[in-house]
Amino acid sequence: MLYHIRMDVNLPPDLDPEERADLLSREKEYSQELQREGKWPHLWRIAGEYANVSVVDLADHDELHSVLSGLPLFPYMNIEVTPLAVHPNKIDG
Ligand SMILES: O=C(O)CC1=CCC(=O)O1
Repeated sequence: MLYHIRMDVNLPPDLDPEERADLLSREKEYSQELQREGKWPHLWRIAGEYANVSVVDLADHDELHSVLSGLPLFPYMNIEVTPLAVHPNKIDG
């Protein structure tokens, strides 16, 4: 199943710099592993914002929740999920 996701990151300005660096490093490792597995085919920065739009390809809502709640930045993000269905006018290929 495909899901369109918007993630807005809201890190506290007074977050300890070492903790911030560790969080960002773990976020990168976590998302890049999912990208290598083909589960996170699109990850785009929204220009001018500390936010991204993504498309993930996961088995079901339970895997989606597991992936999102496992993000190291999960406690610091607002996340909006839009499930995607096939458009009837889409040509194959
Ligand atoms: O948009 C961000 O910086 C947060 C994020 C989600 C996955 C990732 O690698 O970074």
